[in-house]
Formats: sequence, C-alpha cells, structure tokens
Amino acid sequence: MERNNLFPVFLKLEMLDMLIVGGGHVGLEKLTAVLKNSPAARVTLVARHVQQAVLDLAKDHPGVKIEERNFKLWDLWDKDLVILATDNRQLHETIRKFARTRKLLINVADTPDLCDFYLGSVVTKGNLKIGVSTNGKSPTISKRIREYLEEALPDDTNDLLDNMQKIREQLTGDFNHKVKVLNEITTTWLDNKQATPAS
Ligand SMILES: C[C@@]1(CC(=O)O)c2cc3[nH]c(cc4nc(cc5[nH]c(cc(n2)[C@H]1CCC(=O)O)[C@@](C)(CC(=O)O)[C@@H]5CCC(=O)O)C(CC(=O)O)=C4CCC(=O)O)c(CCC(=O)O)c3CC(=O)O
Ligand SMILES: NC(=O)C1=CN([C@@H]2O[C@H](COP(=O)(O)OP(=O)(O)OC[C@H]3O[C@@H](n4cnc5c(N)ncnc54)[C@H](O)[C@@H]3O)[C@@H](O)[C@H]2O)C=CC1
Repeated sequence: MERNNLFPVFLKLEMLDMLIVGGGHVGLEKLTAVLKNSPAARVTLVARHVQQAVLDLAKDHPGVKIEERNFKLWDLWDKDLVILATDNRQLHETIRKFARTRKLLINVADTPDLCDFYLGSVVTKGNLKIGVSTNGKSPTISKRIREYLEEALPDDTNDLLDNMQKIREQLTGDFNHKVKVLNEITTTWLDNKQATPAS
C-alpha cells in the first residue's frame, strides 16, 4: 500500500520570519490559516495588489507587515519560511530556485511539485492540536476529517490536559513508573470522554 512519508512538525511562528507573496484570494486563505493557528506569527506579506480583506486581517495582528509592491529577491534575505500565492507560475519557479539556494523552506500554494512542505487541516481544542495530511491527495478529505474530529472530541478536552499536567507534576518515582501510571489512568479516556482521568 502507498504511504505518506511527510514528517509533521509544529512550528513556533512567533520565533520565525515568514514571507507570503500574493495578496489575493489564495494569499488571504494562507494568511488566515497561519494567523488562526499562530496569532502572533511574524509575517511579511508582499503583493502588487493587496485585497481589502487581507488589510483588515492584518490590522488585528501586530506581527504582520503588508508591503504593496512587486516581489524583490531581497525579500528572501531575512526569512525562514516562504509561502507563494501569486497567479504567476513562472515567478513561483524563479523564487523557489533562489529560496532553495538559501535553504529556505517553501510552500507554493496549490502546486505540490514546488513545495518543501504542505499546509494541513488543523483541529484545535485548547492546547490539543491535530494536523491532518492526505499527502496532497485530497484537501477536501483533510477538511472533512477536521470537521469530524472537531465534532467528535469533547469540548472539555483542555480540562483533561490541565488535569494530566497536574498529575505529571505530582507523580514521583522513576520514568518507567510514571509512564505506567499515566498510561493506566488514560486507558479508558476516549470510551467515556471524561475530563478527569480515573485515579
Ligand atoms: C498539497 C497542498 C499544498 C498546499 O497548498 O499546502 C494543497 C494543494 C492543492 N489544493 C487544491 C485545492 C483545494 N484546497 C482546499 C483546501 C485546503 N488545502 C489545504 C492544503 C493543501 N492543498 C496541501 C495538501 C493537504 C493535504 O495533504 O490534504 C488545506 C488542508 C490547508 C490550507 O491550505 O490551509 C485546506 C483545507 C483547510 C480546512 O478547511 O481544514 C480546497 C477545499 C476548500 O477550499 O474548501 C480545495 C478545492 C477542492 C479540492 O481540490 O479538493 C488544489 C487544486 C487547485 C486547483 O484546482 O487548481 C491543489 C493542487 C493540487 O492538488 O495539485
Ligand atoms: N482562487 C482560488 O480559489 C484558486 C486559485 N488557484 C490558483 O492560485 C493562484 C492565485 O489565485 P488568487 O489568489 O485567486 O489570484 P489573485 O489574482 O487574486 O492574486 C494574485 C496575487 O499575486 C500578486 N502578484 C502577482 N504578481 C506579483 C509580483 N510579481 N509580486 C508581488 N505580487 C504579485 C497580485 O498582486 C495578487 O495579490 C492562481 O494561479 C490561481 O489559478 C487555484 C485554485 C483555486
């Protein structure tokens, strides 16, 4: 059977510098995805024309800088990650080439063959976050799985995490003992969806 070989990570975007090129529909979608997850992300968005909705979104996020002009190569100099969302495939290929010489990681929205990483659908319940990838096969199925998990996971999931954190802090004994206790008290969690693990 085919498998998904992508390696998932969770990035701290308030400690990294991201460049988004393109401020149309797709640029807005990607900026929205970034800020929904990481409201304090440091993002520079460069676009010849910036949609009003992009400006509105940026207003509420001090980490976002909007520059309404053509992309320039030096936009890449001080960045860690790049998302391209223009309507110009040739430009995407050129930027990608330069970005890779600088070892920057790049996502070209809707062009899997030019991407070093993909965005995923994201389920969030408090501190819990689940990233979904179909390996580019079907973003619509990613979206459906997100909706399914959002519905299925109890709303008090974050209380569970708080309780578990307290228990972790209070547990004494060696590492193996702690792992055993933590495994035991969570065995039935998803069966009865309780926020307080049985002790
Ligand atoms: C490879 C990837 C690269 C990347 O963009 O990072 C990619 C590629 C492409 N997307 C396309 C289309 C659509 N993308 C969406 C939606 C999302 N797309 C996202 C990620 C990804 N999209 C990466 C793989 C993710 C995975 O592995 O599953 C999500 C999960 C995250 C996000 O973007 O924030 C977000 C859902 C967020 C949510 O709601 O949870 C919808 C549905 C909708 O908008 O309702 C459609 C239309 C329906 C359809 O096609 O399914 C096309 C065809 C373009 C064309 O037809 O021209 C390509 C190109 C191709 O497939 O060749
Ligand atoms: N809109 C959609 O739902 C979908 C779009 N696509 C594709 O994604 C691409 C982008 O789509 P949209 O965002 O809708 O297009 P758009 O035309 O709304 O936005 C393109 C953006 O790129 C900017 N841009 C173009 N050249 C630039 C340059 N040299 N420097 C800086 N900025 C530059 C424009 O000013 C604009 O902000 C298109 O190729 C489209 O075919 C694919 C699937 C769905």
